[in-house]
Formats: sequence, structure tokens, C-alpha cells
Amino acid sequence: MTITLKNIEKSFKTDTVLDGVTLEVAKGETLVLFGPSGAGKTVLLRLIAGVIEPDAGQIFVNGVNMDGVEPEDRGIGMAFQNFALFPHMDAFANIASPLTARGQSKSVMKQTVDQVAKLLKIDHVLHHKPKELSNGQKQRTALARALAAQPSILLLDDPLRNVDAKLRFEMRLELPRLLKDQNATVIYVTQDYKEAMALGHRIAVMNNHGIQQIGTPQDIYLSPANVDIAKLFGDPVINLLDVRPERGPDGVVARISDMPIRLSDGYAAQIGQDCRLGLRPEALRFVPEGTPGAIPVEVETETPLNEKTVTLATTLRGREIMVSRPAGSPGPASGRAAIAIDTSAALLFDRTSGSRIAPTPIRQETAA
Ligand SMILES: Nc1ncnc2c1ncn2[C@@H]1O[C@H](COP(=O)(O)OP(=O)(O)OP(=O)(O)O)[C@@H](O)[C@H]1O
Repeated sequence: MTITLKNIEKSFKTDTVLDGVTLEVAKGETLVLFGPSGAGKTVLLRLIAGVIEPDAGQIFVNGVNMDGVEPEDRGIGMAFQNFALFPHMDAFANIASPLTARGQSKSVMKQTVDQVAKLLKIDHVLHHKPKELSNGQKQRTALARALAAQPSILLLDDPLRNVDAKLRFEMRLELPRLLKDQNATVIYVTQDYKEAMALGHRIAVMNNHGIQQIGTPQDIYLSPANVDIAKLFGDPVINLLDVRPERGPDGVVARISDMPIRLSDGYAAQIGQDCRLGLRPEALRFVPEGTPGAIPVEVETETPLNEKTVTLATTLRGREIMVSRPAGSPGPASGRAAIAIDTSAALLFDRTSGSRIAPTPIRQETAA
């Protein structure tokens, strides 16, 4: 089933939440709605589910206008943040409830519930009532119920929000397979960029009453539309350095620690303009001091994380810069060090508007 939104507007009293949202979700696609708290993600899901009505715009499911169609007639499954479990039923009965309503046989029901409960790691608490479940377990029970119903459209509102970090990590690996098996069209809300990148075929980044950018996880990571989106994706956060591109002897450069960093010649139009250079910490690496073109820095602190080590350094002008390298790989001792930059991964933003500036394609001269 496809979902199509055309120019959806929604306000509560004088507060505009959605101001013209247009979106197309393909059959079998998992689209992640990602954005800060209050961006309108839940409101958008509630509109699609039919729990609330838009002020303007249309919602189509498989090409059929949903205007006036009751929520229960839309064929949409949901798992919302507030669990909404039946308090008098145990987890098994809660998960099985959509199948019971459909008159499914006991054996099929048990098989379906066991399978999804095992995957979501709640198989050991199936006989517990909601009040005997932790919040994370309640949330996974609600998710299991939505999945067990096998709807062709599934709306999931931050279903792992209360789940601890280790389980979230495991679920990020498991859920895509399960959703693929179900062949459902899924809209999945999260505030966790790693979850968004792991689960979404595409990600719609919501902010300022609408969708700011939509694309594959790779598109958004490598070509964020603006500084805000670049900051939302990535841990540690992208380094942003104020620069004013110049013309160097070999092409366009930006200076960091007085060292000219070669940029794409497609940035010739930005020479002399106030820009911000975005460098992801993993696009930087420590090299021996004195390496040609390397930026001299002073190492401040080093934080070993699980899979990587993050070093905070300062440039000669005292600007902080973070460098990330795989855990276990050798790094600099404290004190003076030098950094080389993978300039192919450098992003340039307009300092006033924050928009990313795409380099102008450079015409290749072809021999006559
Ligand atoms: N029924 C309502 N009445 C008035 N305001 C509402 C109502 N529902 C949502 N809002 C407002 O709409 C805005 C968007 O809320 P929404 O719950 O969609 O955010 P969200 O992006 O899902 O955030 P979170 O990630 O924290 O859940 C908020 O400012 C919220 O206060």
C-alpha cells in the first residue's frame, strides 16, 4: 500500500505544527520521520491514522482519499508511545488481541506471538500483566502487538524510546529484517539518528513545521541540506569552522591553523564569502608532525568509546576540533600533533543561512 500526503496543514489554536507537508511513501518502504522533540512527527502519524483531521490537504492510502474514512476502516496498524495495552490482559493476550478479533486459530496465534515475542526479547514475560512489565517491556509488547497483526501499513511512534541501549542496538539489527518479511509500508518515528539510519530506506527530516530534507540515509549524511541537519546526524557532532575561501596557487583553499586546505574548485564562487566548513570527525586523521599540508594542533583530551576513540584538539587559533578513529588504532600522545583532512568529505555551508553550498560542477576540458 502506498501513502501519499498532499500539502497537509495542521494547527492547534494559533500554533502551526505542520505547514504544507507533502510526502509519498512507496509500497514496502520503511520511511523514518526524524526530528527534534515537538517537530510534529506524532501529529503527522495521528493524521495518517485518522485520529485527528488536517486543517487542509489530503491523505491518500493506495490512491484512495482518506477524507472522512474512520481510523478503523483505514487498514492501518499502530504502536504509539503511550503503549495503550489492555491492563487486565497479560502480554500474550495483548499481543494476540488483533488475531483473536480476527478469529485466528489458537495454534497460528501462538506461533505468531511466540515468533515476534522472541524477536523482541519479551518471550520470558508473556504471562505478565502490563503493571508487571518495565516501560521498555511495555513498549516492546505494544510493538509486538502491532507487528503480530501484520497490517499492510504500520505506523510506529518511537517504539524503542524506553528500551535500554544494548537492546536498542540489537533491535536496530533485527527490526529491518522483520519489517522486510512483513512487506508492510512503514512510517517509523525516532529521535535517534542511528536508528533512523539503520531502519529507514529513506529518512524525512522534520523541523520548523515541515520536512526539511528527504533522502536515503547516505544522502542525508553525506549531503545534508543545512548545518542543522548536519549536526543532527553524526556522533561526535560534525566540526564546523568559520572560513573564507581564498584563491591559492593550485585552486580554492580555506585556512585552518594558517594552513591552506584545498577545497573543490567548484567552490570558486565562494571565494571571499563567509562560510562554515563542515568536517566530520572521521574525515580527519592524525599524521606525523611536519607532514606536508597537515594542520598543526594541540591535543586536549581523548575519550575512548566502545568502537572508536574521540580526541579533542585545538587549532593554533584556539578553535576546537574533534577527531575520531577506530578503537585500538594508535593515536597521538598529548601535546602537539598534526591532522590530515579527507577534503573530498568536506562540506561547505553559507554562514548566514546555514544552507549547504553544493560545488558547481567543473567542466572537463576535452581534447579536440
Ligand atoms: N492535541 C494537541 N493540542 C495542542 N497542541 C498539540 C496537540 N498535539 C500536539 N500538539 C503540539 O504539536 C507540536 C508537535 O507535537 P508532536 O507530538 O507531533 O511532536 P513530536 O515531533 O512527535 O515530538 P516527540 O519526538 O517529543 O514525540 C507540539 O508543540 C505539541 O505541543
